[in-house]
Amino acid sequence: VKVLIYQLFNESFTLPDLPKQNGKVAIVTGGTRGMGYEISRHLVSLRMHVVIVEFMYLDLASLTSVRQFVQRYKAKGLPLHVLINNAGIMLVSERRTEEGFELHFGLNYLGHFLLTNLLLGVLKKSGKPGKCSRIVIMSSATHYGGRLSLEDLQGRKCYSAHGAYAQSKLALLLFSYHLQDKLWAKGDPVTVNTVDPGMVDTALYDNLCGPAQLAKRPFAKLLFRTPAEGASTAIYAAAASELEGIGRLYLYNGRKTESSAISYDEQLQARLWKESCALVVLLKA
Ligand SMILES: NC(=O)c1ccc[n+]([C@@H]2O[C@H](COP(=O)([O-])OP(=O)(O)OC[C@H]3O[C@@H](n4cnc5c(N)ncnc54)[C@H](O)[C@@H]3O)[C@@H](O)[C@H]2O)c1
Repeated sequence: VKVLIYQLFNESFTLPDLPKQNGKVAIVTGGTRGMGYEISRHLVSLRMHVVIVEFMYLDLASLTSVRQFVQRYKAKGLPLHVLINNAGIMLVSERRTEEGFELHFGLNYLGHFLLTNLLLGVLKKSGKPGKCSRIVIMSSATHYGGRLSLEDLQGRKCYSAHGAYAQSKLALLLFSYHLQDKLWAKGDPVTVNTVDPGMVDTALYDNLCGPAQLAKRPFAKLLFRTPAEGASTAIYAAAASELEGIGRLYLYNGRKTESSAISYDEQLQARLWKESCALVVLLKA
């Protein structure tokens, strides 16, 4: 709550001029509205070729759809220089993905976990030292309140929509740190950074209950960021020259920030990775 209140009264980051990205290709999940749309628009203005999912269909709540999307993407023979894992849902009442995972965990985290792993080969091939490919992951300040319960990742014992969303955003951070360590251990030219966009007035809040929705509207108009403002740190992470070769950061307002203590727990990162591989049946990861 402290972090969210701080963010409400904190000015948003102004994007510096970024270098043109001619010849580069990006995928932005959830690129059709909200911050994903603004990220895509800006990357296109930098002359990047941007694939937004819907023009190439991807349902992150279905691991079959994730696998089909990657197959279709690979069949195009395109390189991939930037992957922005932006799509997400929040505060949804208890529901399951196609494969039966809790929806926040399955869509926000596990779908992106599989997507990223299946695209790693293309990302590695498309980068080189001094010109690394980049993975940018949208987390959130709500991760500070998140708990990761490896024994009950699917929230079967006690479901809370807030808890499920916070857990999924914490899982994304644990994943990003562990992935960067694995890539660096092999000298692969890919960086991974995670972004907190601040509080942004988008359709993400559509699942708030009726009275909270009414109370939020005027408040959000005054204090929340616009989607373009919220998108700025992710755009910066995708294209800034000063972030070349730099990874494992949690960025807020264009600057490195500390994420929660638990997100740096390497044992937990490794256990979540192993469990996630088992859940998506990714034997070679
Ligand atoms: N808005 C905020 O205050 C805020 C704060 C912190 C983090 N975030 C994060 O930023 C990201 C973008 O959210 P936003 O605020 O722009 O919300 P939004 O609701 O406008 O956008 C979410 C996007 O995700 C896509 N999506 C939803 N379900 C999908 C599925 N099954 N498969 C593929 N795509 C799917 C939607 O089509 C949409 O394009 C989310 O990950 C969110 O958790 C938002």
